[in-house]
Formats: sequence, C-alpha cells, structure tokens
Amino acid sequence: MKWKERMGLALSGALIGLTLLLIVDVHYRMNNDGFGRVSSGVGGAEGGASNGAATDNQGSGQVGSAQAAGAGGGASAGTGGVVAAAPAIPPIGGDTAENQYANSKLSAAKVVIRQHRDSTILHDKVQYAQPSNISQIVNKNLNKPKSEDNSAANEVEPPLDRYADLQTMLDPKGKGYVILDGVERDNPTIAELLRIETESRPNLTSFERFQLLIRKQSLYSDQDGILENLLRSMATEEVVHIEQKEGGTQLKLIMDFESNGQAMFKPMRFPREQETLPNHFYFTDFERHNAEIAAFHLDRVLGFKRAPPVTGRLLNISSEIYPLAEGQLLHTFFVSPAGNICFHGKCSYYCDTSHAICGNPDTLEGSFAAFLPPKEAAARKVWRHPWRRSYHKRRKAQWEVDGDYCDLIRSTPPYDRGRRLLDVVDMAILDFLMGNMDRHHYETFKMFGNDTFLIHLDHGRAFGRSKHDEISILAPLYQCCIVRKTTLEKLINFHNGPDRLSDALKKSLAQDPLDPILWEPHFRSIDRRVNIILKTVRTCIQQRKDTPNASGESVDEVIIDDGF
Ligand SMILES: Nc1ncnc2c1ncn2[C@@H]1O[C@H](COP(=O)(O)OP(=O)(O)OP(=O)(O)O)[C@@H](O)[C@H]1O
Ligand SMILES: [Mn+2]
Repeated sequence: MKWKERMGLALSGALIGLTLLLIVDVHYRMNNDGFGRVSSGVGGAEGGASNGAATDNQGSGQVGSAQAAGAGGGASAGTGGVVAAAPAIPPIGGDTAENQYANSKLSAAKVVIRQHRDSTILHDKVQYAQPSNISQIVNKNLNKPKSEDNSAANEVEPPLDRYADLQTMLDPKGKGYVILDGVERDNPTIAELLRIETESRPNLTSFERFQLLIRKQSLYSDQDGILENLLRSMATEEVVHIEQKEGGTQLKLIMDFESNGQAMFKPMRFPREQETLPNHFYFTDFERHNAEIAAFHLDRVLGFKRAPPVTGRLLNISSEIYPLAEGQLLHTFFVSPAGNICFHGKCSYYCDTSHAICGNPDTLEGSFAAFLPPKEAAARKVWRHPWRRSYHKRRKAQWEVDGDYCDLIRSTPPYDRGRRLLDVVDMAILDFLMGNMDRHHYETFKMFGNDTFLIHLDHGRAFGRSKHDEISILAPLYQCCIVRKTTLEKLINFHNGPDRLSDALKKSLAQDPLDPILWEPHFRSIDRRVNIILKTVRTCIQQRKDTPNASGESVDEVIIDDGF
C-alpha cells in the first residue's frame, strides 16, 4: 500500500471513530435529559387527556396525566419516564470497592426520587379525583378558566401609589374641583315635615325614633345613639309575628317585634365561603344574609348612611319561627333526612324542597334589616336605575353599547342638576366595592323631593366573587367622569392608610352578633377595588386633559363639591 493510501485510510478511520464517538455522546446526552422528556411526555398526555374529554375540569385533566405517566398507553413515554430518570445520575466508573459503595448510594437516591415522584402523582390523583366537600368543587371550578378571572387577585401588588396628583386637586389651593351651586342643602327630618314632636317623647321605641328622624340628606346620623339602640333591639327583642314578604324573587320574612318594630329577615342559605356559582347570572344568584349585613356596614364606614341598619341574629326555627308561621309558609316546614328543621316558603326563585332553608338542627342565622316608615306615612318613589342591567341572558342594556350614554342621562331630569347624578356614582362605587350587579331600581322618599339621598336597598347579591372585579359596575363613574369630592377624599384616605377600608369595615363588622360576617378574601378585594376606583378617576382627568378643545375648567369638572 502506498504511503498516501495508508494516510487516507488512517484519516477515514479516525473520522469514522470520531463520528461514532459523537453518536454515543449525543445518545448519552439525550438519555440524560430523561426528566425533561418525562415531563414533556406527561404534558402531552395531560393535553391529550383534557382535550379528549373537553368537558372535564382541570382536576380530572391532572388525573388523566397521572394515569398516563403511571401506567397508561403512553407506557414508553410515561413509564419510561420514571425509569429514564435513572441516567440523570450517571454511575461512577471503575469497579473499585469505593466506587461500588458510591454507586449503591446513588441507586438508593434514584429509588427515593422515583418514590417521591410516584407519591406526588398519587397525591395529585387523590386530591383531584375525590374532592371531599362542596367548597373544594366550587373553588376548583372557580379557579379553572383563568381567562374569566380578571387576574387582579393574582397580581403582585405594585409599589403603593399615594395619588398625590388627586390629593393636590382636592386641596382648596389646588383648585382641582368644581363647587356646585344651587343645591338644596336643607336637612329636615320626617318628623319635622309631618309635624310630629319627638324631643318631649322619651317613650318612643328605637324603631319609631329611627323612622321619624330619617333626614332629607341621610337615613340616620351617628351622634344620638339611635342606631346602636335600634341594632340591639333587632338582635334581642322577641319576635311576635311572622309574615312572608310579598313581591321580590327570594324568600323574605317580615318580623314583628314586641315593641311593634318591624324588620326584614333574610335567612342564611350557605356558608360564608360559598361564592356565586360560575354559571349563575347576577339575577339568578342566591341571596346572602351576610351580604346584607356587610353592605350596611360598608355604606356606614364610607359615611354615606343611606342603607337601612342591618344586624345578624341567630334564631331557633322550632321555638321562634315555626310557632308563628301561618298559611302557606306553615305548610312548607319539614324535617330533613339529616334531622334538621327546614322550610322553604313560597316565592318565584328557590322556594322548593331542594332549596330549603335548614337549621342546624334548628338554629338558623339571618339578617334583620330595620323597616323604613310605612308608605302611608312616608311614601317612596321607585326609580328605574339608568345603568340597570338587562336581566336577560342574551341581551345587553343601552349603556353597555352606547359610548355617549351619559350625555343622554345628564341632560335628563333629575340627573341634570343637584346631587342626583353624584349619588348614582356613589352608589356605583359602593356596588363596585362589594361586587353588587343587582341594582335594577332605587328608591327615594317622596316628601323630600328630588334633592334627597338615594336609599341603598337590597344587597343580598353582593360579596359573591372575591377574586373578580366587575369593572362595568363603575360605568356611571367612567362614562360620566364625575365623582363627589368627599367620596374621593375618603377613598384616598383609606387607600393611603394606616386604616384601610378593609380595616375600618372589619372593625365595624366586629360589632355584629354574628361576627365574622365576611369570608376573609373579600377584605382583600375591597382594598384592591379602592385602588381601581382611584385609577379610574385619574384616567378620567387625563382624558379631559387630552381632549383637544379642553379648557382648564373642563379638567376640573371631574371632581365636584356639592356640599355633601
Ligand atoms: N328595610 C326595608 N324596609 C321597608 N321596605 C323594604 C326594606 N327593604 C326592602 N324593602 C322593600 O321590599 C322590596 C324587596 O326587597 P329586596 O329588594 O331586598 O328583596 P329581593 O328579593 O331582592 O327583591 P327583588 O328580587 O325584587 O330584587 C324592596 O324593593 C323594597 O321596596
Ligand atoms: Mn334583589
């Protein structure tokens, strides 16, 4: 063989050798990626499982993946996966006694890893396959469609924005707000308008005193102790008569007390942590007695004083409700298979055996709302809420599709002057803070005319979704871009602390006999929503500034001081 041929052969041999080495190396590396491949294998199985059963929830998707990894048809990917984990720890070369000892330790480690992975899989399987109670199912379902949550709850909190820009505008020197003239600020009581003497009558019950001292500008005042007495009376006085409230959709009882006072009773149906079911519209949601209680406190803490006082109370169905029940209501009492005393009353929603109100075994929680004066003494006007939702599962309301909707409203009496539109915005702020979408009507006392506060009634459907912030509730604010100065001030103060709105609310709720009233996540939602409201106001101001023909004044038109 010639020298050149020998060289050629040697070179090709070397090349073949190198190529073989490379192949071995690549193969080895691929095996080392065993874990990565296992997880992608599992991922694939998971995708397949959940795609295959499109109606499956997240939980069973995971069960599917666990099964595929453990034993499924994807045995080569799945089972292989667990075994393939082994080469992740390559054996130590050489057959010395020392190396043998080290390798025995390593295989023990591999077994531990494998066991850990198996137990994790098993744990997932148990956890997802057999939710042990209803709240687990509900929470799991709520967590499922991430796109449905508006994720605010999961966001890492940004550094605290103290809204110094808005604070400057509120400063009288900053001149960032408009003072509204021509607003009626007289503040008579119902007693004064009806010429009923109250001061010389110490025997008035707390119910009578509350009703007679309702004012044109607020439902009660804090100074005179009337509120505390009224709440105590409703929580402790003996109930002497019970009647089902006509009208409305869900069961309510009118409770008469020994002192002749009356309260509207809404029973507890579910535990505090039960939230609005994902497939329930706001108009089919169950009413929550604790929402009525919390709404009264929230309204008061915000300084509105426009919601009737509400207290929580424990009742005994056998001794305090059943003996007083009459007629149709009486015929709906029964003992459940669990031995609890139940009733369901008669109404258009959820008044049947499968939605019964049950005691434990006969103790029942409920909310007691103080009755407003009878219509004969102080008639009320019922107004259709301009931002009412459609109450139809496929239709939208005009305000949802018309960008200029507020222009229409603010030029229509009574929204064209006085405190009315600012009150509507206050009500939207209250509703947004507690997630109440069920504001179809509102009421005012006729004797006070149009320049009076709006009565905040019916909050049974608030506090239903702690993770979700329903921005559309704020439509009156962001479509009209006006807010009452005192309301904005309060929100900024709560936002900047040290006492946040949640702290103030918690402190207030602690006075209720049924405390704790709210499930903890709702408190976090409230503070988060305060921030959203402030951001919305800032955006309004920015939009005004950016409007091409905006004068300095139009910028100021967002924050309005009407003296309330
Ligand atoms: N504290 C109260 N004093 C007097 N009347 C009240 C009081 N609370 C509510 N009402 C009257 O009873 C009606 C029904 O009450 P509420 O709205 O709380 O029940 P509801 O079942 O939610 O009704 P709907 O299904 O119509 O919304 C109210 O519209 C109001 O006119
Ligand atoms: Mn209602």
